[in-house]
Amino acid sequence: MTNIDILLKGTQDLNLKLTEEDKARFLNYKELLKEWNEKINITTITQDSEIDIKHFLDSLTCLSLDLFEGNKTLIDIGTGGGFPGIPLKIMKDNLNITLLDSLNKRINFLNEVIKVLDLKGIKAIHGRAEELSRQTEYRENFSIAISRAVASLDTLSEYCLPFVKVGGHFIAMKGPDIEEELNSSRNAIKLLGGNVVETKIITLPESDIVHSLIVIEKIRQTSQKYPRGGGKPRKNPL
Ligand SMILES: C[S@@+](CC[C@H](N)C(=O)[O-])C[C@H]1O[C@@H](n2cnc3c(N)ncnc32)[C@H](O)[C@@H]1O
Repeated sequence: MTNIDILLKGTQDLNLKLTEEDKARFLNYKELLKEWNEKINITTITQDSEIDIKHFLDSLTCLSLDLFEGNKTLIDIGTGGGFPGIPLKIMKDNLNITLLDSLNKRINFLNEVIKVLDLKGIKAIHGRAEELSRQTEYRENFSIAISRAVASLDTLSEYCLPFVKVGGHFIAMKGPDIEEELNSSRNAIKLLGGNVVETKIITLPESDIVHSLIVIEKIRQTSQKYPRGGGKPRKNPL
């Protein structure tokens, strides 16, 4: 098998079709990820098949949601090595994407990926979610905020919902057991102007790994009180 075969099979399972340009981009991305990972810590997932399944295909499972048509703006909060934002950009050119991370060395890596893959309509910015969403340029300015592996849902809601326009959505990419996390986050989601509209359980293609997508609609503006400063969203979730 070449080192992209799992991705090719998995995208078929997800009903996605990769063009030659998409394939070349995923291959280049994987090579850059492995190369940079030797210098700076980006991911513990380094085997080809694992990168395909746990990074690329996992990111692409979001496209099974009915939210990605038309010209949408999306912010990926705590994107790390670019997940899910870069795979989404490769497959959906109509998305205008902002990748956000608090570690600058990861932003340097993402800028290199954007340049080498020649991606347009995507930028990587360095900052903390809870500070950036206070700036007018970013506050309630995105159709979609998405995040994977960053914080528990209550904390994550305070990081993400202030970025979303009323009528837009916050997608939390989570593991298999979400009931308890969802229940303990209901208050935070409500206070921040959100409403859970869908939870989708997904088995990742070419594996038996089960993940969930929690979709929260922004139904009201977020009060200016949020997000709180001083590390409160993490230390003392709503
Ligand atoms: C475990 S990594 C996950 C990266 C990527 N989303 C993934 O799933 O592979 C968490 C990332 O979130 C970033 N992060 C944590 N807290 C943040 C915050 N408050 N604002 C912005 N980025 C944050 C970290 O720097 C790190 O790169």
